Amino acid sequence: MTATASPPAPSALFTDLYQLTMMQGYFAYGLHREEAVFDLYFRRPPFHGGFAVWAGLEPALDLLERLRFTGGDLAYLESLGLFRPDFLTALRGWKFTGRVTAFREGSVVFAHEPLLTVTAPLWEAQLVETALLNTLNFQTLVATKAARCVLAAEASPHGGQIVEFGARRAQGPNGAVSAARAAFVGGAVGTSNVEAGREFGLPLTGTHAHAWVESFPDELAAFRAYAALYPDSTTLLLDTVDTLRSGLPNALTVARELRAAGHELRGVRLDSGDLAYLSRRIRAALDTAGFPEVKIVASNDLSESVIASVIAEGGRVDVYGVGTQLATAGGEGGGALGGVFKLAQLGGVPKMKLTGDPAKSSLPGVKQVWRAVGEDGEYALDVLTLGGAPREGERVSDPTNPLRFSRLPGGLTWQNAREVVLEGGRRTGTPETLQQAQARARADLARLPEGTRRALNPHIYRVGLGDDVAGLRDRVAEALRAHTGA
Ligand SMILES: Nc1ncnc2c1ncn2[C@@H]1O[C@H](COP(=O)(O)OP(=O)(O)OP(=O)(O)O)[C@@H](O)[C@H]1O
Ligand SMILES: O=P(O)(O)OC[C@H]1O[C@H](OP(=O)(O)OP(=O)(O)O)[C@H](O)[C@@H]1O
Ligand SMILES: O=C(O)c1cccnc1
Repeated sequence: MTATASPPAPSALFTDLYQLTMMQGYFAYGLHREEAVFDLYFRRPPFHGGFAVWAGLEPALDLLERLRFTGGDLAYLESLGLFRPDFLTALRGWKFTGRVTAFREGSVVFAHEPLLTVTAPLWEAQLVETALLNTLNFQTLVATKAARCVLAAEASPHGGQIVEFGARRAQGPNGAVSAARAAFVGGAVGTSNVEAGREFGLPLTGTHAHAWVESFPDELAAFRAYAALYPDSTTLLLDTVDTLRSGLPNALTVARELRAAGHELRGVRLDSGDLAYLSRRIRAALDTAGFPEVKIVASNDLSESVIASVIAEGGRVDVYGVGTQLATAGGEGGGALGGVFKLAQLGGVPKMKLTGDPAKSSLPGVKQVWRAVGEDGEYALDVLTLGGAPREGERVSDPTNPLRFSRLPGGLTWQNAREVVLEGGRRTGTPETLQQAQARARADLARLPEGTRRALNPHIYRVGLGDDVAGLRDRVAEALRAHTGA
């Protein structure tokens, strides 16, 4: 089945109260139709990693296309006693009419580059900040975690796949469904979450639990009963009694019985103990018994580092079922992605937030993101400009430290990294499928310098400011300081 890309649109009230109070203010002071440009970006990749996998774009576009205030929404806002009748009346026909320029879903992206730019009347852009950040921060975070697990699994000489098992531990039902979607973008091949399967056409996958074994007189009876129901898709959980002494011999018995009846056991699952040691022992036993095609699935608090450790010890796991750590994007540097949405221009005038911390100041102006491809086809660096592609010899500076700069070498091909994906409030093309997004993530990850993909202390991929962006930032900052005397 082709995976579809979007869930049902959330309500226009899925926003922070201050967006609505500001909207009313823009309306009252006649600013609401001023053309605003907002950039969405993050300042640090998650998990102390070197990259992020951009996910959630199609649901975000869906939201922008479909967002309306219903009669019920307006009645609730009226009941708050904060909003004037003329403003509420104006919201009646409100819709998003702007433009969105963004990386395509699944792209590998980096800190400080605008991932998505909204150009729209000020009150429209302001309202959608919360929902856009919610959707894109979370899905990008989980897609990145999935990609880290996939990279770890694929480091095995025998290969390895990731499936998502996290619904029981995710942050609420919506979190679980979005996480399953994002995990697929990041490279997971399936999910156990049936609702996500229905909503997005994701491939469903699953084994059975310990309760199944405990519900029969003995383990062999339980294995036989499951295999009789699902003769072509049975994966048996081996550790309810004892993985090597009971689960393995019983699974071999059932594998032989299935084969005699014209079927094949699909797999076995390990859910405790040393997964490297057990998977090696079980692989050897299955191979010796004539079942080299039976897959070994492993689960139990897996993460990219556990997967790497299992592989480093010669483990023979074919499929890793990753639950809690994937759906909650856990681990060091995980938990949340700190993407922000900052005003870059209003009514044609560049805007910026200065603040005391240079790493937190925003970049004014309407920027383009250019990605350099080296002669070997690898991505080399990304550069922000106010227009065309960067030039050989041009000075590019570190976005957080103007004292760090370099000159662009030759031999690079420049790609405009983003596209206009929404114009006049409507998508510019048909929504992409999740398979397209997943394929893009895979292809992009393959083009990253190897050190940037590393899970631990990665090489930092360079994002630089072209001379024009740095110059504009310095001029706007200077004007702000002069104005305030700071
Ligand atoms: N070879 C390995 N290298 C690194 N970590 C591993 C390895 N094998 C298993 N682990 C991880 O070690 C952790 C604890 O495993 P342990 O064997 O103690 O679990 P357990 O005894 O089965 O616990 P429980 O049954 O409560 O889940 C799990 O997170 C598991 O994924
Ligand atoms: O990555 P995880 O979060 O471990 O997700 C998957 C786990 O979920 C199930 O067990 P569950 O955790 O419900 O019970 P268990 O700890 O007794 O195995 C399953 O057997 C896995 O161990
Ligand atoms: O199908 C499974 O094996 C499964 C599903 C969810 C959580 N743990 C395991």
